[in-house]
Amino acid sequence: MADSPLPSKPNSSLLGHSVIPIVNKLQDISAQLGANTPIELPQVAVVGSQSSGKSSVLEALVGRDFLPRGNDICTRRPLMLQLVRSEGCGEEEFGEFLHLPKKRFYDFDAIRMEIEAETDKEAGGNKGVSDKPIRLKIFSPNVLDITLVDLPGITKVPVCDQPSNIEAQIRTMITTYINRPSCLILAVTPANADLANSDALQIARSADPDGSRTIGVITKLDIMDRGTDARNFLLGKVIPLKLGYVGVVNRSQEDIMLKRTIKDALVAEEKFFRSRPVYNELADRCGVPQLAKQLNQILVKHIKMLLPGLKSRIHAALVSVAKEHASLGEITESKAGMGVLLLNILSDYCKELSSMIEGKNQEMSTSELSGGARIHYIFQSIFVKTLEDVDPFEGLTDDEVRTIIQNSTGPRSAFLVHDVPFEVLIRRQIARLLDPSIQCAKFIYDELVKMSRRCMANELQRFPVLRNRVDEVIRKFLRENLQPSETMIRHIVGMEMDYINTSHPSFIGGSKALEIAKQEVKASNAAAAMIPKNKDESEKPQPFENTLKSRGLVSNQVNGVVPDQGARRLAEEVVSSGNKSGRHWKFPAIFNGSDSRLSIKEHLTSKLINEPVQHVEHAYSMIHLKEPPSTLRSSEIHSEDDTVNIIVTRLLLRSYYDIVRKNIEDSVPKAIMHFLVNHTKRELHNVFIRKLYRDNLLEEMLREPEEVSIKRKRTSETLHVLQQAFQTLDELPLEADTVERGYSLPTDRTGLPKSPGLQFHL
Ligand SMILES: Nc1nc2c(ncn2[C@@H]2O[C@H](COP(=O)(O)OP(=O)(O)OP(=O)(O)O)[C@@H](O)[C@H]2O)c(=O)[nH]1
Repeated sequence: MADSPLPSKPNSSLLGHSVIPIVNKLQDISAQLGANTPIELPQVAVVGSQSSGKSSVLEALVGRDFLPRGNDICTRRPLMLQLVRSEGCGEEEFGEFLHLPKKRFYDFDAIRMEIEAETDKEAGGNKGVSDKPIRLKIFSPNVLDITLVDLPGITKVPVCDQPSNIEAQIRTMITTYINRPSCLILAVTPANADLANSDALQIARSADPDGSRTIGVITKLDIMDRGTDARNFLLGKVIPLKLGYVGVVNRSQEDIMLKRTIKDALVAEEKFFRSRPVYNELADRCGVPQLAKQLNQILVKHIKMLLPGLKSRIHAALVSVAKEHASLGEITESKAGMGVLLLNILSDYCKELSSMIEGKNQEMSTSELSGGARIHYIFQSIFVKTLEDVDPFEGLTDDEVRTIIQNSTGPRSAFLVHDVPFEVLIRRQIARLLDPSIQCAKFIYDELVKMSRRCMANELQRFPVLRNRVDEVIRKFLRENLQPSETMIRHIVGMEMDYINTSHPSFIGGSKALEIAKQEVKASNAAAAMIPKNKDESEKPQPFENTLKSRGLVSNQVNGVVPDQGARRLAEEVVSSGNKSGRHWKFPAIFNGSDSRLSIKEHLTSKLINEPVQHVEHAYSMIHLKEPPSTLRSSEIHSEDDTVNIIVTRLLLRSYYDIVRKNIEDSVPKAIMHFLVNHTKRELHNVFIRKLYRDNLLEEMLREPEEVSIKRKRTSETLHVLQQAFQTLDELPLEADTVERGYSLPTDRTGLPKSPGLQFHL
């Protein structure tokens, strides 16, 4: 064993003996994940300008020479140094690198050489820097458990191969460590430089503005200008820090060259403080042993503060990685295994689609409607609502109704309502219901396609070939199912058009319609008769409207029967439209004669009989009839019967249309559910098996893309590491407080550590 300067008697209740090893273990665990580790562990980062003495402080804490040191840049990669106190004073001291597992370095010069070689490997041989850390553990009975990160020193001027932005590069590297709230900052400032402008304190302050996790270390107290001292600094009077300052004296370059041991250097340091009365009262802030003690205490407190949060972060990471890992599934090599896997995937897919449709899906959205709820919305709020809002008489004028009535009566007068015009017109209106019904089926088909895509999100992602095949099969199957549902819809509408069931119990019926129509016309006639003759025609109130108001027809019964609102509205429309146009039909005409066409005939006959023949010669000339026009419109003079007929036809249409509309609103969703939705749900699994479950296709279907296997490997590693970390945290004793009990550095009457050696034990 080499020249250990720290004779020690380990004690069972060592400072930080419980928590620091746990953090060290976690550090090893998380190191396996590299830079992407979700575990942010408490650590101490050593920062300062180049050659400020950072490595010397670390070596003094370890008590061994093992770091590259010199007057130019030495630390060029972060060095994560775990000091592990080994039990028993006879224990050998050795180092272990994480990149060389199981290789023990008993020769500390070899450790230095390995650090140099590793640095050159990543950062090049010519003063370059790299942020990839080197991880080193030192096992010794003479150290306290501390984990430190030695960082490259802040430099201003690039040398050798260093890039022009070297200062920025190093500052960024330092900042990434010290910005983490879990990081304690050991800010090293040489006492022989301008303390107030210390780079270390400046950069530490930028990351820790209130100084709650920064410990100040003042090195090179031995080479300060004569007549000056660092007392005010150590007391925190210049730049206050909550965790305070410690002053140290390390070996000079000359000491190193003269191969002066650290043990000697520590003795010299102790002498130095003894010989300077100015530092006498500051025993707890002077010397490497004090630094070790304070660092350890602060670190223990810091770790205890951070551990609960760390545990819950690790737990959260564990849950999410486990979920990701599970979503990637297992790998199967055997044919039988593949077959089972494929069957499972297909049946899971079918189950998921079914539960989406039925609204039993586990991942139900709280922000929007999904799955079956969207289907219901399409049926009720789009399809049914649209049909209800549609005006069945849209585009059907009274003239058209009249024309159809006249056409259907042939050469006779239409004095009785005929059922042909009603049937012709109702068929036309029923036909209009086909398009929205077919469209409704298409909407539901689109919804099913969307749902099928959402089911793809899970395990199928692993197997692109299978995913595409599943997509193809389900789309084809849905298309196949859309067809019979469309055919059924055509049948439903066709059936409604084919047989007009005028015996339907809800149908108003001809006689009742006629009764209502006659009453309405009568009522409007009575109203028109009450209008004063001298009043200007344009100012007259609408007679039918007046009648309705005066008789309260809107809610009154007609002959003891309550006509439905639609029928009443309709009758009103027909009568008032006749009034409004003035062209079709005038109340005086109805009131003066029962049939306007008859009145004209009478008028013509009387004219022929009563008028004397004045020009006899013309009496013999040939009487010419006006040629009938190629297109004949219905007569412009309308009788009261015409009006009644129109009202009756419209009442019948409205009543029957409402029956059909309700049938369609009921049957179309049933047809879509039966032929498209439920059939897909019932048969999809069989279709999948028929189309996709083939022995010779198994391998091709279950071929994973490379990135999935890489991802599985990575998540499996992360999962393992997180599980280890979680278990490690579970080992944390409940009474972590006990770890702080009992540590005291033996001191003499002056309060300084006893010479010759430093006691790192109780
Ligand atoms: N006299 C004296 N010299 C010291 C003291 N501390 C360090 N030195 C010397 O200062 C030089 C730089 O020390 P290092 O420990 O390498 O400094 P560093 O901050 O680690 O340097 P880099 O890693 O290159 O940034 C060495 O020659 C040390 O011997 C001290 O307290 N007193």
